Amino acid sequence: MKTFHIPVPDSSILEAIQHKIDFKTKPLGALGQLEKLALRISLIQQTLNPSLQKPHLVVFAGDHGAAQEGISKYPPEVTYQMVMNFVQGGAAINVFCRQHNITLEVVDAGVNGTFEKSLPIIHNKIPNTFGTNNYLKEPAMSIKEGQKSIDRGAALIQKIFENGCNIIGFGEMGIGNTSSASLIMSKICKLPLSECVGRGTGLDDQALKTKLQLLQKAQDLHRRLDTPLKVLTAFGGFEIAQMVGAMLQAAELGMIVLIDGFIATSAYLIAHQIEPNISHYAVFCHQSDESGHKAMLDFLGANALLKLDLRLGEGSGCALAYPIIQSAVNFMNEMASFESAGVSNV
Ligand SMILES: O=C(O)c1ccc[n+]([C@@H]2O[C@H](COP(=O)([O-])O)[C@@H](O)[C@H]2O)c1
Ligand SMILES: Cc1cc2nc[nH]c2cc1C
Repeated sequence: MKTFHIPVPDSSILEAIQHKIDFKTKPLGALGQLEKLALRISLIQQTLNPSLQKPHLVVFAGDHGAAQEGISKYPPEVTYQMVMNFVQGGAAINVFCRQHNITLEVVDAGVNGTFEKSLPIIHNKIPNTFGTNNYLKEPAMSIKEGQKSIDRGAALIQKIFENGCNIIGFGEMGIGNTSSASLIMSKICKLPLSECVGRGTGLDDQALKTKLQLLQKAQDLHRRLDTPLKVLTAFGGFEIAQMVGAMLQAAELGMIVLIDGFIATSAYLIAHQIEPNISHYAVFCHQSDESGHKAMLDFLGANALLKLDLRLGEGSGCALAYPIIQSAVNFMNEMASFESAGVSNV
């Protein structure tokens, strides 16, 4: 597996950035979170004139062996079917990406099915991985598969970067993957599973209890997980593993890294354990309605830009937050200063 080296942005430009923000024609601090965003993006890009280039959203899809156990309201075939829906342009994320001119890429990271080579999909699965193993019986994947998945996720970001993209969102599709995310969360955040497990696609009270019991069994089975890679490989999935590599690579390249909901944040938890400097590049876009997401964000000391009660995934939160991020960059570039507009400052 490649080693990631993520630089801490040079803070010597900070004062100049803050000065530019403070002398825009507005009461000091009045653009609130937009100011913080503008500052972070300017710092990442080491410029007083930040820009967003060729925004991309990458949806990683993968299946889960444990999905046969009844941990989701929907059957596992939906993962494959939704990938076909993405390809045909009919999913929520297609709509939002079209609305904001974001290029959407769909990645087969380990779906239980074979896609025609000619389809506009990034065929990125490791050979013969049609979903993870059932972690109620064995690790979801081998350590080698985890490492390869991270590398594959990283490699595809390198290509997108070379095409001129400097802001990239991450989303996923995988029936059963809120369970993997909860198991990862419980381990990394050191919280009891009951605080990490939620309704996912919409389980009722009884099914939620069963999900918690099953995940407790999985946690009991995989007790000795002393590295982030072991946590990732014990619980999966392949889409989460590829997101880990993709997020790390994007940060290493100095891109703005947009994080979606509960599952994407669980990938970020692993990435952050591997290389904490990723935090300088991450923007948390939406606080999911999935019950554990707030605690996950709290653990990271993060605040999401939006809270719209979505629990969809697909990178939907990133696409919806994008115009707000654009506004932060635009005010930095286009707004008059007190001096240029002849407005009295205090
Ligand atoms: O991103 C989220 O916060 C989120 C919260 C709940 C569900 N999802 C989506 O729903 C699927 C997982 O739900 P489940 O119940 O099958 O574990 C998967 O395809 C996710 O993209 C996503
Ligand atoms: C229909 C459907 C669409 C989704 N998109 C992301 N997760 C999903 C889960 C289901 C069930």
